Amino acid sequence: MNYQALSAAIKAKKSYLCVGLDTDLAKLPKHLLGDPDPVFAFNKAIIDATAEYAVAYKPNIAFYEAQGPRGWESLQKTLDYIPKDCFTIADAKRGDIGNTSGLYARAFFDKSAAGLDFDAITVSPYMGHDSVQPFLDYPGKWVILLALTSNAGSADFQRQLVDNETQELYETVIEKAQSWATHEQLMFVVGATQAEQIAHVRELAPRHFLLVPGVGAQGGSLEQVSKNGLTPDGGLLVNASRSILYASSGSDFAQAAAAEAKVMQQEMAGYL
Ligand SMILES: O=C(O)c1cc(=O)[nH]c(=O)n1[C@@H]1O[C@H](COP(=O)(O)O)[C@@H](O)[C@H]1O
Repeated sequence: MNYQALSAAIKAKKSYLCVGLDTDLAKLPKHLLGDPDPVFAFNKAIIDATAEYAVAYKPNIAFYEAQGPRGWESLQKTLDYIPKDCFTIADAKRGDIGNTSGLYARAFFDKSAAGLDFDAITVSPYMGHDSVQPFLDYPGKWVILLALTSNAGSADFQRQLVDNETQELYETVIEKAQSWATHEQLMFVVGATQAEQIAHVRELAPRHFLLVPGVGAQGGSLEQVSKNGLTPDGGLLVNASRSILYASSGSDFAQAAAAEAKVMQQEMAGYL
């Protein structure tokens, strides 16, 4: 999905909600555990319940990898099930020397290789340009580069002063990466818990989409993020995982997820 289509989807659905598919076997409702593929059964019900309110889905690859071959199969079925008008993100946080990144890119972008065909992948910037370029070599696919993450450890490196103490490392990442790709192929991850920095990130990257995780379970404010980050084209994908997926642990989990997604979408509609 390209920039214009994503922007149009946000306007049509009045939503910039990304549902994070962090599907944890240990947290699934008990009645699903007898299903031959409980992870897919859960995801299918969540997608059916939330597709009206969401413009994107982000399976976190760790939750699938941890299940071995079964997990990859659940991931494949989930990706195939996501409606085609939704943006899909492999939250894999990859990045390595060029030839290795090339294989990661093939794994997540080239359907004829591993069967997966995501629109976007999350990538770590810290090995530099040649580790990111192989993902950008796929026309029409997106790199979502980690800039200022939502966790406390973001202070360890990302907030450190660099370039003769003139700016923080995450600012260097955002500035430099803009010479690698345009806003039509590159997004940045900025945690919702860093809401006060989002206005500054918006100054540094006026047109780039920001993927913003950290509302819901991590406590970030949707209002702050939206007021500081929205652009005329949308410019935001705000992710919520646990607060939607596990809104109820009972047999009404899908209805509870829909209700939670609807509350977020309606708040978003008010900011757009
Ligand atoms: O890249 C990410 O998606 C990500 C970056 C970040 O800074 N913080 C962050 O929480 N995430 C991911 O976003 C999701 C947040 O999940 P919840 O806290 O349950 O909404 C998880 O899949 C995290 O791996």
